[in-house]
Amino acid sequence: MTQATSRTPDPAASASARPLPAVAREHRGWPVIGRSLEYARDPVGLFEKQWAAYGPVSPLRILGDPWVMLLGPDACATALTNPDKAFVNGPAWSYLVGPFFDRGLMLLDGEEHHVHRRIMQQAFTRPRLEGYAAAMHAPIARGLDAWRPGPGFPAYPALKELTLDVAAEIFMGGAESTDRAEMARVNAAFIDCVQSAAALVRRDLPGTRWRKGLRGREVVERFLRDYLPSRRARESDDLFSQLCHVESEEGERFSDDDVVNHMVFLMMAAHDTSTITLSTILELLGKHPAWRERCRAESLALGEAPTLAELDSLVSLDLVMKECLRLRAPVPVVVRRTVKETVVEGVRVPADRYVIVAPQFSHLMPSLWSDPTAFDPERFSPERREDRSHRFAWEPFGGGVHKCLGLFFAGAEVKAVMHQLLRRFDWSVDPAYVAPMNNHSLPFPADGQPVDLVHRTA
Ligand code: HEM
Repeated sequence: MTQATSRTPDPAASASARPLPAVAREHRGWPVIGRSLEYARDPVGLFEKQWAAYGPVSPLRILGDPWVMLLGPDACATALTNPDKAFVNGPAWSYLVGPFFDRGLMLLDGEEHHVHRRIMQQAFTRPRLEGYAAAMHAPIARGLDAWRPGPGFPAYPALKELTLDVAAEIFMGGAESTDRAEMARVNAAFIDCVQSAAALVRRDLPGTRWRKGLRGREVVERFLRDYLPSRRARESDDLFSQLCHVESEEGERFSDDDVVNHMVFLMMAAHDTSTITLSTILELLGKHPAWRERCRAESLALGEAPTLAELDSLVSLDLVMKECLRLRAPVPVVVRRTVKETVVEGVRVPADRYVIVAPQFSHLMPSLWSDPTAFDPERFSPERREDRSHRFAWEPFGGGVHKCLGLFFAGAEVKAVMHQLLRRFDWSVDPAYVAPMNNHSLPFPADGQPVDLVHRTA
């Protein structure tokens, strides 16, 4: 069993470290874009090639820049725990997600990040999560009422709409002075922000996705600013109002700009990630009826609107969720930038490099998991705990100071949706089906994830 170490780099280690190898001719990829399309086509295939050719620390070219890829739990641990403060988030994530999620928590660094995280944590305490969980059931039920089951039901877009409705309720507390058409416009603007992060042309030029994203951010920002005074005036249970009112133990609070920036980022951080997790669960439970029945039996034993503690008691669903996050991590890679030279796994990583940290690769390493590509939720059971093979074997929520702040929120939302789905519907997916994944941004099934869905009572 290997363990992540928290190394403090010493000058002797740096002197004895190997230089980062040059990119071999056969790994240069296409002119200008380098290997970005290869990543989009098959990220795991690219990780495997890099690992085979160079090991845990490898060079690659993406969109004209030299990048470094970190693979395996030890290399990922070094970047995420960041013992010598060589890695920063802001410049790396803003390169990828552009100005659309400017000053979101994940894009802040150092002391500023620390202060903002300390304040935001207050919006994710256990009592607050209990409130959010209680408020989820009604919008989930309303959303599922509108589902029209049938063969080949496109689960992904339906789940996406459902999680947007849940977010409108939990994040916004509803949007009392916005009609449905206006809300649809805001949702579309928000989706433009998310999609433009993957644009190849990254300039504000007419007709580009980038420009659409910039306009989208303006629409979302205006929408939030319109509601800000009412959320400041009265404390309510939604996340928006909470961000207006939370205070760290040291008495720090968010300014109006902070609240807007954090809201835009949180909507992005929460939305696609939960939707992807749900659609993977639907696919894999659809292929594995015994697990579907096991999860359903636990949900039928509870009422329609379980508390957070009751959602926690859905142990089979918890195992399934963990296994789905392992097999298809909604955030397969995170990015960093080096601000000084550092050493990772005995290799010198130069300053001013973009770095890809790839938890998804660790999730599939045969040295950490038995039969890693098989769907086997029991591997997370107390008797087996394969995720303990290494502290960073399973890291769908990242690690270190930027570890996902919404992981318990995400768990509650995913379980609350699955709970109602299992009680109302049955579904199946052909075991031979392979989801055609689109990896240009976060991974999602390009065919809409068809499942054969029926009402359970039918
Ligand atoms: C299954 C769902 C989710 C997954 C897989 C996920 C994954 C991640 C990952 C990998 C990071 C670390 C990024 C980095 O190290 O650069 C992160 C950060 C973050 N996530 Fe999540 N996330 C999920 C859901 C959510 C939800 C529902 C929320 C909020 C309600 C949320 C809020 C955040 C925030 C605020 C950060 C930034 C933390 C910081 O920089 O201090 N996430 N998430």
